[in-house]
Amino acid sequence: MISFDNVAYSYGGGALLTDITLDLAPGSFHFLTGPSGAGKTTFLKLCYAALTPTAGDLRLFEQPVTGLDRDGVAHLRRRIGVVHQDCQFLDHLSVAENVALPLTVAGMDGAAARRDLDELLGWVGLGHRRDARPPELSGGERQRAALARAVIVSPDAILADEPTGNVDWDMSQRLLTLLLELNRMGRAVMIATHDLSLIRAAKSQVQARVLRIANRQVQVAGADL
Ligand SMILES: Nc1ncnc2c1ncn2[C@@H]1O[C@H](COP(=O)(O)OP(=O)(O)OP(=O)(O)O)[C@@H](O)[C@H]1O
Repeated sequence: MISFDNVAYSYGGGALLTDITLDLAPGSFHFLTGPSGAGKTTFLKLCYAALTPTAGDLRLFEQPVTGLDRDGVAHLRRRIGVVHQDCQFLDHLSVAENVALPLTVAGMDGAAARRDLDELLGWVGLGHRRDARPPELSGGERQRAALARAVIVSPDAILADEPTGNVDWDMSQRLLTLLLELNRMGRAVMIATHDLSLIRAAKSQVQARVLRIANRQVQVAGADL
């Protein structure tokens, strides 16, 4: 589904990431870890074609990213939902309007989609906050709204960048539970996180592969985590 063959990425200086050869399969569950500044966000951006490799071959759903035009990238964004580190809401819109934005962008905002929106807000526990503005939300509410927005167009994969960064343990468990449920429904999930206790908590519930960025390479971590 997401297939790296000898991929490297550089922002202009030396290579930040090199020699990445990996396959992320449909329905798989991955954690991505590594020290701050190692390149986790950069790796996720490669996975959803916000960046293109500076070397090597990267294929998303069998398509080489280097050949994608704007329509190709737009189509791809409907298949890969992203929970950004800083959530990126439009503060003048309500929570419901923010969550529904990908539907509007995709021209899918009919009556059935509106019902899905209500169901989704209920699922993440934000039905009662649908008319609030993003600045009024707590950290955990923001993350759950961002997750709802990432999944509203039913993507095949969900990439979450530090989704539990600013929340307490109970809330991080609740977010993890939502991501595990999405995985059980068949979606591939990747979570970038510093939080090793979150990884340990998940490992008893799902067969997760842990990727670790070290020495500019993305490698499958051993069972010692
Ligand atoms: N647009 C950019 N232009 C130049 N350098 C960048 C850019 N974005 C990120 N970098 C640099 O690339 C390196 C990796 O950044 P990245 O955000 O991918 O790391 P990270 O592992 O996600 O870090 P953190 O855990 O702190 O979020 C950092 O040194 C960062 O300063």
